[in-house]
Amino acid sequence: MAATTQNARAGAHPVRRGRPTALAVGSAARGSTVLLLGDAVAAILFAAGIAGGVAALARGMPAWPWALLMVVAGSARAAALWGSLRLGSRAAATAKSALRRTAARAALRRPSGSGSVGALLGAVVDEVEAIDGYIARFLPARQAAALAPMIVLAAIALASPVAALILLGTLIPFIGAMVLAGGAAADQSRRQFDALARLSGLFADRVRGLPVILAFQGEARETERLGQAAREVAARTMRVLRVAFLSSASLEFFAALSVALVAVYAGFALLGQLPFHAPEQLDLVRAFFVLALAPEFYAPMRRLAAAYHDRQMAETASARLAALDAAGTPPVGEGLAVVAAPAIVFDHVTIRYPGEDRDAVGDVLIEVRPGEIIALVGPSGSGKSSVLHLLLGLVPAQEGRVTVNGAPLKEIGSVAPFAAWAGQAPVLLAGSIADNIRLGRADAAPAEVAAVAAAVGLEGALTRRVGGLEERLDHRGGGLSGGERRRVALARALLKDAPLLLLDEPTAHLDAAAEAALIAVIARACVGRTVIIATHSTALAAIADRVVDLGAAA
Ligand SMILES: Nc1ncnc2c1ncn2[C@@H]1O[C@H](COP(=O)(O)OP(=O)(O)OP(=O)(O)O)[C@@H](O)[C@H]1O
Repeated sequence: MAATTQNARAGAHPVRRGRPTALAVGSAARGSTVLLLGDAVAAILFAAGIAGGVAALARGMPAWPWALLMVVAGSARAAALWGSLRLGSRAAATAKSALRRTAARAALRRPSGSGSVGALLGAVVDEVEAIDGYIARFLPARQAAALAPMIVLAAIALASPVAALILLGTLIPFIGAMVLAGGAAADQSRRQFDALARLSGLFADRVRGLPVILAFQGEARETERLGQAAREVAARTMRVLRVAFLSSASLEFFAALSVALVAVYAGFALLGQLPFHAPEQLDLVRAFFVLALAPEFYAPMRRLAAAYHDRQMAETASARLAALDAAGTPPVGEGLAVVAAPAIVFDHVTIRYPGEDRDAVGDVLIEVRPGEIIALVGPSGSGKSSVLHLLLGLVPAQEGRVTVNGAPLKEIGSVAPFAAWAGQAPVLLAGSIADNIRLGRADAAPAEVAAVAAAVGLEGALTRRVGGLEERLDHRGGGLSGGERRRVALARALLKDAPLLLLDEPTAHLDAAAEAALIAVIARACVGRTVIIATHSTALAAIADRVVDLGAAA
């Protein structure tokens, strides 16, 4: 509960986390506000142009200087509104890219298995996008709404204090309506956002799992689930629209009422038919000025009301982003420089996945010396992969301590900056085979990529393909067999010139001859590195200096 409140509060300031970003956003929003205030001043000049023109015509004098003033003031208004939107959009783009970086980093560092990919995708794409209107429109509108009406009111008061009092009098119910409407809209908008996030998360997850859905004939069931989620979004959107319609109707009512009251007062005052004694003598020029300016009193507040939905969206989204950030593990340890094979100590380490009620692996006690090759063995589920995931910061240690060259892993976050890793279920990105291998080292020359591909036994697979290394893969690695995907992941790890090598079942599902060839490659790659290999293969375990049986330890 406390966390929720904290997140909600963090949500009220979606861009405060990165200081330089916040400063850039703050100054752009201020610039945008100044332009909106400039619009209010230009509106006063425009009204003065109308009033002056009318007076000139009434006196038979040339009205063109006043017409010119109207044209200049009108153009200034258009420029101010355009500039304000431009500045706001630029500030929003800066804030969004900073937030997207933070969200993506937090998403990558989430404990393994927590949260669906679709939800993460929704966070990085949709939820960050929801900040746009808050910064581009709401922030400048809020600041301008506090000052611009007062500027307009002061100008009206100079021409007609009574008209100014009428406008002030209608302001109280207007603000009441805004508060009521805002409160109702906030709740509906949060529900709509939650439903939208659920739908996009569900959709992305189902697209990823399409082959499984088709293989198990789950199309009808999944289509129904998606349909249900879509219907929920539609229903909640309708509720948001209903509240928005009611609130804008009431706001328009008060704005129109204030202008109408000023018009009635000005009309009766000019005719001398007022049923009460007015403390001023209104003439045609001042009446025109007041009438032309009266709608401008409410314009900044209407702009604010229109942007209020943006604020609700941003608060909901940033509360979700803050929760995502909080779930991420500590920052990756860029600070720890490891250039030679490191020593790693697991000191009575217990790993438990978030939300689980039993340990994935308990009381691990391993001292890995620099340059040593350790084979982690044990039955399926004994925790071999979990130990590697712990080093990569993908899952936290429940108890015990891990150190790398004496530095606590808790502080450095992950060994990723100085480790090469080939996981059990290799993840391939959409792109060529070479692109996927080059993830290990972005500046690797084509010849190096080709050499490492050949070393891991991909040559046969490549010669069968027209495109060779440039053959395109989809995001599932479609076009490669399971064994070939594993080899691409191994090639990627070997290409990275890292002093720590972490391999998870690198020879799984290979026939004996292919396994023997790959073991020879791995043995060569192990020279001069600290290596931890999770494996079920006794042949692979045989190249290790030491075999640690996690099944026996459990
Ligand atoms: N993301 C996760 N969330 C919850 N529990 C998990 C998660 N990943 C693994 N586990 C559990 O942790 C335990 C250890 O799993 P792990 O994958 O580390 O075992 P393993 O020895 O590598 O197995 P295998 O040999 O089958 O690869 C298992 O009981 C598994 O169910």
